[in-house]
Amino acid sequence: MQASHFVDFRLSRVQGGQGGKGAMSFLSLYAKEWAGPDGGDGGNGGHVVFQANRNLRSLSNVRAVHIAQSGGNGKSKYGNGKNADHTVIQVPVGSLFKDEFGEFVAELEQHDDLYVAARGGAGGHGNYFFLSNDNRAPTTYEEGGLGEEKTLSVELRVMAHVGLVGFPNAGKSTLLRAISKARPKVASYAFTTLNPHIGIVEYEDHEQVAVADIPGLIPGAHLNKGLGFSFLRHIERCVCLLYVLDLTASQGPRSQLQDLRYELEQYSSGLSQRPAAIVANKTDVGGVTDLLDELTREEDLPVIAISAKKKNNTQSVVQFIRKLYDQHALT
Ligand SMILES: Nc1nc2c(ncn2[C@@H]2O[C@H](COP(=O)(O)OP(=O)(O)OP(=O)(O)O)[C@@H](O)[C@H]2O)c(=O)[nH]1
Ligand SMILES: [Mg+2]
Repeated sequence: MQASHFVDFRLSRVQGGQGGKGAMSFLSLYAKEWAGPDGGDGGNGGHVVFQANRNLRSLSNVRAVHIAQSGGNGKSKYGNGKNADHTVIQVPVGSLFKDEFGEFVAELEQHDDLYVAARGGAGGHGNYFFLSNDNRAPTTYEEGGLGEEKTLSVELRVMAHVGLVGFPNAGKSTLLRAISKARPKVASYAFTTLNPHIGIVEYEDHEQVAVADIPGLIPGAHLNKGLGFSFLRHIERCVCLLYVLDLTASQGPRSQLQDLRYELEQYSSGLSQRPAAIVANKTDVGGVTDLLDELTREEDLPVIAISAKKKNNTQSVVQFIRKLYDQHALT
């Protein structure tokens, strides 16, 4: 078993097409006589549009730069320029867009959802447009508008069945390493150090369960403190949660649990009510028996006491994950 990456991440500069230029032209009926202005309008530039496609699994269609086509220029004889086709980039369902400041701008939740990332510029008017009673021979025409231009980050959150939730240093990564050590099935996602990891736990009947090791939460995460929202969002996509509590931390495990649930609940109502269990970690360290007893007695969630580091009882976690998986008919 091996952890692979949880998030596929790309940066892309997107630019709408430029609007076509309006024409400056006069209709001449006879060789030396002109009948009036006839310059057509320029066509609109194309938009850069992202479209969710349920058949895709990665962001490989997202290139570093996407520039939509420009609109056609206006022509004489009232000829309007052609509107450019939009540039449509197919991305997997669940793709999430942030602006250059890291602010969330859009998420494509369902097949065929669209996000217009950069609008094309409007076509400029040709001189015919400026014909008026006061001006029978306008020589005014417009350049097309410039398309919008921006840099976006695109990320894909991969759905995990089970999320490991805990404060930093609780031992989540150690646990994932311990339980996903057998034959690994690895999904290939792009690598970035701060991102959560996903490990696939594979069972003897070849069932596979995706477990996400999510970087530590801190109090105030729901106010976007620490890594805040970005990780809470990942947790939101997990069907079941394992609260990994550190029995040796100065903050007691019950208090850790309370804080973790509070953060989840503040972020998204109902999140702390997902099917869950407690993994009480670091039982190899002495003097934790009383804490463990209290946890089991007072909390209503199942408690699995382990040492992730020594791999004591981690097999129970593997079995429990399967139980959750089967009970909640995860697919
Ligand atoms: N004694 C003991 N130490 C452990 C155990 N599990 C993890 N540790 C130690 O705790 C520290 C943190 O472990 P990690 O697995 O990195 O913790 P984490 O929850 O992934 O931390 P973040 O990634 O910061 O959220 C490391 O030094 C581990 O060796 C355990 O069962 N017993
Ligand atoms: Mg970790």
